[in-house]
Amino acid sequence: MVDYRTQGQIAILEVNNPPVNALSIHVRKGLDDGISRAVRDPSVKAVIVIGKGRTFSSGADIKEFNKPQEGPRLTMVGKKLEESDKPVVAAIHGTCLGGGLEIALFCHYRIAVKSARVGFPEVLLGILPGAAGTQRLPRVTDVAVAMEMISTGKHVPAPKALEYGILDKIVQGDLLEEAVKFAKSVMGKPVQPCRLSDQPVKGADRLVQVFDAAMRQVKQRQRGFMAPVVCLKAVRSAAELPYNEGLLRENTLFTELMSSSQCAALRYAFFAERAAQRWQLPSGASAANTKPVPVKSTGVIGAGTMGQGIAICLLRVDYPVILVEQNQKLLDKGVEMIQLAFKDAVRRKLMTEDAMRHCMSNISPTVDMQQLANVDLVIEAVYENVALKQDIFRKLDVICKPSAVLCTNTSTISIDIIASATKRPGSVVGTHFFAPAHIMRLLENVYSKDTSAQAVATVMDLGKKIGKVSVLVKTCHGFVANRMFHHQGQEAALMLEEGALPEHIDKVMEDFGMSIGPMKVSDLSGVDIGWRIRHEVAKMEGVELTSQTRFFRGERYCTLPDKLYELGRLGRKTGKGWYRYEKPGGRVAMVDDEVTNLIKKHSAEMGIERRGISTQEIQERILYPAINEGFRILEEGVAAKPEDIDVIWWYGFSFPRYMGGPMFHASQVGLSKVYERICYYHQNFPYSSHWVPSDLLRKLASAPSPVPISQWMSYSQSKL
Ligand SMILES: CCCCCCCCCCCCC[C@H](O)CC(=O)SCCNC(=O)CCNC(=O)[C@H](O)C(C)(C)COP(=O)(O)OP(=O)(O)OC[C@H]1O[C@@H](n2cnc3c(N)ncnc32)[C@H](O)[C@@H]1OP(=O)(O)O
Ligand SMILES: NC(=O)c1ccc[n+]([C@@H]2O[C@H](COP(=O)([O-])OP(=O)(O)OC[C@H]3O[C@@H](n4cnc5c(N)ncnc54)[C@H](O)[C@@H]3O)[C@@H](O)[C@H]2O)c1
Repeated sequence: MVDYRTQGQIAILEVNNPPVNALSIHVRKGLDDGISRAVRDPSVKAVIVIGKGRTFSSGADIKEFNKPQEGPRLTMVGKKLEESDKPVVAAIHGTCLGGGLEIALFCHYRIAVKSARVGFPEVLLGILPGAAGTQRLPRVTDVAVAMEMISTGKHVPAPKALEYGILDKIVQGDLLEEAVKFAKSVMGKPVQPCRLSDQPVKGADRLVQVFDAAMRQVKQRQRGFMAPVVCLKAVRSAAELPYNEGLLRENTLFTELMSSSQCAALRYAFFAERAAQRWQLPSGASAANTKPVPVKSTGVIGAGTMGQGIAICLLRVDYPVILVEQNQKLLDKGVEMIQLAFKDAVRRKLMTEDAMRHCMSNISPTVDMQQLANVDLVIEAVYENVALKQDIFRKLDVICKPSAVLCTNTSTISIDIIASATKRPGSVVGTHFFAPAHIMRLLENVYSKDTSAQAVATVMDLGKKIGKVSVLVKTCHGFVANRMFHHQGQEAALMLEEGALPEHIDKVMEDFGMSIGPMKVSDLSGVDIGWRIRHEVAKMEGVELTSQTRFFRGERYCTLPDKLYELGRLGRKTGKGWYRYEKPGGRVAMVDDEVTNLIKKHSAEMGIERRGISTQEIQERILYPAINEGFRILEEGVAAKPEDIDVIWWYGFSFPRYMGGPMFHASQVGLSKVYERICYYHQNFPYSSHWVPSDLLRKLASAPSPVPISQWMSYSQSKL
């Protein structure tokens, strides 16, 4: 785990724990033994700590967090490195994160290659740097920088780290050779001035202003999230306490965070997100045994809201895009909107003018679908209409080359139905982007009964290349995200007619932790989207939905969202929806009397006596139907595991990661309690099928002791 060797008068401690040199027990032990040996050996005059493989170190081994601490503690190892009278040089490449950076800060010098990145991402796991990082970083760089780095977890590129004083030098060429040269240059020099524990905190005279400003930002950015707040307190203590007392304070705060439910949720999230990438099809084909189709050229059909965003995603990473619209006017408008989005990115310094020009030069706008003949992958993003989509796929089948992967951005329609319009259903796959497509990180990839493993591998790979978090699901109406979210929308509308108002529902859910409530989400994605989907489904079943409809498909139906649509209140884009906005496309949601009156009038027309609806009821009626549906989705194998559902909710609906996602949340509340409440609502609202309790949930809820989330799927086939 740590290879010890000498080169002349220099001892080299090379950490070798693939894939990312996590500081597991054997690594800590190896470093501990290595530094003792180097200190003991009179022929050694300097020491280098370096990482083998792709990175210096990704920090403490997160898998060890649930286990009792064994072996030397990181702070003890670090103390030995710092106390060595022989200079110790950290030679950094790849990433130097968390405990890895703490080890580097115990060394007397830090050199790095230009491409290296350093950072303290502990906050993203709900903890703080617990091996003296909060005490040592503000002794090497300004306390404001330390607060920013530790409370956000952002990685800092090497050149910036040099500017901050975290690094002593950036080297070019072979890192080890350069480290040896550097070590020789400092050999024999006193190490005392390089021991950070003896240094004062930098910028301590501005502590109060810096702390107050950082705290304001943290509270604004991350409501309800404990770790950043505690991180700031720990860094503050570095400036207020002597080094050793600061360490004790750091340890107390670390232990507090480590035992919190937020930390448990974030650790779960870390591994869940990575597990989602290891997709597998029922056939046994998987990420490990399937190669994607090489994609060099792409096409997007439809230059509306989603087509524009998807094109931007592709252009940003250098894919040429043939953009197809139904007429020149709409095409020009789409291209103009794409240009505006890029200009906005330039204005916000997210890209350069040159990069923008390059991206724009990669678009080929056309109204002729024949231009797609040679693309490797095409994404359809036309209106949500079965006949239209089938027509487009029928044409693509004729136009595109045999190896092309044919993707649809449908948000609800089964991929089986769309693929059936072609003679190559194996090449058809869903790529469900979320609005705004160039901003939201989720890509819900959907396979049909015929989709080939290669098509799946291609879209999973595409997701990675365009910077998305991809989750693979099996096709069904609405897939995972919209199928679960739909019930929230239904239940919210029913609560409105019973007595709630949009602002009440949103406040409860925002206080719960959601970044925006469901009514604001509806305004953001467009009230017309839901209307189109409902009316499309009704049309397919030969039913006409009117303002008098009380039941649809045997279920209680609320016409309030339809009434809003009929008033032209389509959401933010029209400047009014469930709220009023300062302008069309505005962001500031204001309560609107017109909506309040509409809702009250609607209740009266329905003969419903309005009542006060409690916070608990709103929270349960928004969350539990989605959770219940999540269990059905697992039962049906639409999602392969509960973790995939939670990943979808973090990245598709901004569910607070520190609460773990709806399925993790259910496990925290206790499945028997969740089940009992769902049964209660089912008794009260028998005409809403989303309250019929899932069978998998029932089985898990009646298990003699709580079943860990990692074992839920083993109950899906059981007969209990
Ligand atoms: C009250 C009880 C007290 C008990 C106390 C017990 C612990 C005491 C410790 C105290 C000291 C604290 C020390 C320190 O302050 C704490 C830390 O260092 S926490 C860790 C901080 N580091 C991170 O958060 C980095 C996490 N990793 C990444 O960001 C990325 O992996 C990467 C390094 C940037 C590389 O990214 P990629 O190249 O994309 O690769 P992957 O992300 O796919 O990772 C590959 C593979 O490696 C696994 N992995 C990555 N990092 C770690 C890690 N730190 N520990 C364990 N495993 C790690 C990752 O899961 C992947 O494997 P897979 O899941 O696919 O099998
Ligand atoms: N808007 C969302 O929030 C969202 C989110 C996820 C998925 N989706 C899905 O994405 C798809 C597109 O939705 P949108 O919101 O971008 O719709 P939109 O109305 O903004 O854009 C659709 C575009 O398709 C074009 N079009 C229609 N027929 C065409 C044809 N034959 N050839 C070329 N172009 C044609 C239209 O002119 C229009 O510009 C839908 O399937 C929708 O369900 C939408």
